[in-house]
Amino acid sequence: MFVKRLLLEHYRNYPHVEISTDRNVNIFVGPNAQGKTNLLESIYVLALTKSHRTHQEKELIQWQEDHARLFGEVERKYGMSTLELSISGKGKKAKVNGLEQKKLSQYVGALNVVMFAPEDLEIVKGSPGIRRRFLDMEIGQVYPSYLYDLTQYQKVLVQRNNLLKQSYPPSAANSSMLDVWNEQLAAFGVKIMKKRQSFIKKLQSWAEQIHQGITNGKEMLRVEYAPSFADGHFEDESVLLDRFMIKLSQIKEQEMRRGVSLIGPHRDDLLFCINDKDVQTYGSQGQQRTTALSLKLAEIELIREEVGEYPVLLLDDVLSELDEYRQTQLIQTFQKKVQTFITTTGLESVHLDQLDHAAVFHVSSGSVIDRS
Ligand SMILES: Nc1ncnc2c1ncn2[C@@H]1O[C@H](COP(=O)(O)OP(=O)(O)OP(=O)(O)O)[C@@H](O)[C@H]1O
Repeated sequence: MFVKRLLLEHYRNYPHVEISTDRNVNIFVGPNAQGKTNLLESIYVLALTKSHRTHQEKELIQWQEDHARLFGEVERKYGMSTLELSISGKGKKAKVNGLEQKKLSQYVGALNVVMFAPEDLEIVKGSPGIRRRFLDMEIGQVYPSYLYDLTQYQKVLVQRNNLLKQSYPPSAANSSMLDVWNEQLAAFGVKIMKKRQSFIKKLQSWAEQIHQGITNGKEMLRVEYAPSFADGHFEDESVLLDRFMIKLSQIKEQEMRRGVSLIGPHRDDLLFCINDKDVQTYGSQGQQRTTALSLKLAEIELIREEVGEYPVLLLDDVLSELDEYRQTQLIQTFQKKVQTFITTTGLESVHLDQLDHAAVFHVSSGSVIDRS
């Protein structure tokens, strides 16, 4: 799939910008703080309705303005479509082909993207919350029903935590209310866990192959699901549901005392091992970076497998950080198959000789000049 045209209004430092893109490689070049990442971020937001670098949506709106508008023309195997996202203090409105989508889960998936940015190292190095966010964003864009289950789960979680906060010392009324929430927490929780398990299994199989290629067969990468209870190899949904309910009853006292939900997908994690050693604890900076790269390349293949088309690839300032061998691996992966957007402060750090054709856009304080 390709983004053919991108139009932004009052987005970050862009009052108005319109770009006709290349089907193959697009390079945004310019000094620091001119708006290169903002452009990549806008494509990500257009696809997923959320930014990869902030939870605060008002940051996306240009200062002094009250709304931002993102518009994109997307070409897919089976035709063209338009995507439109408006962001204001009142929330977001999303349209596909001019029709407003009541649920964002109906909108997400119309455009698939994979972003690789310096902060992706945090998926390997950072806290479990970062890995859960990565899982949620990526699974959600391939299986939209996941977003529905996740929203329902989060609603139950909030209510359940509110109840737990008022549950000490325990009373019979609170205890039976908690039983009602337990059933709902476990029902949505199990759906999320099953989807996470199957997504991670597919991701693992691609990431292992890709990582072997990048490291010349020297390193074996394993990506493992680490749920908050049970191990990641559960099979049957009903067995898992029973285990969830049993575990909840075992920790009931403890949860009431602490006033917080202690198990469930909101406490899950993802583990990365190279040659059976935990990358987060024992991996070198280079191994952690290569793990993040393998993960992103695996995602591209996984999306193609599931959706039937390659996603759009967004590379934010990462080429200069890779040595020539890894840069070649990356460029060969996307060349001709995947529409790619690259940001860089200087063209000398991109091995343009390896590219058949690239459109170059010069970015300077919120304006873009096409020099291809
Ligand atoms: N909501 C906003 N309204 C107006 N300007 C904004 C807003 N948010 C960020 N900016 C401006 O956008 C610029 C940063 O843009 P961006 O992050 O895209 O930089 P960049 O070109 O990628 O730079 P670098 O090479 O350093 O990563 C800064 O000048 C910042 O002040």
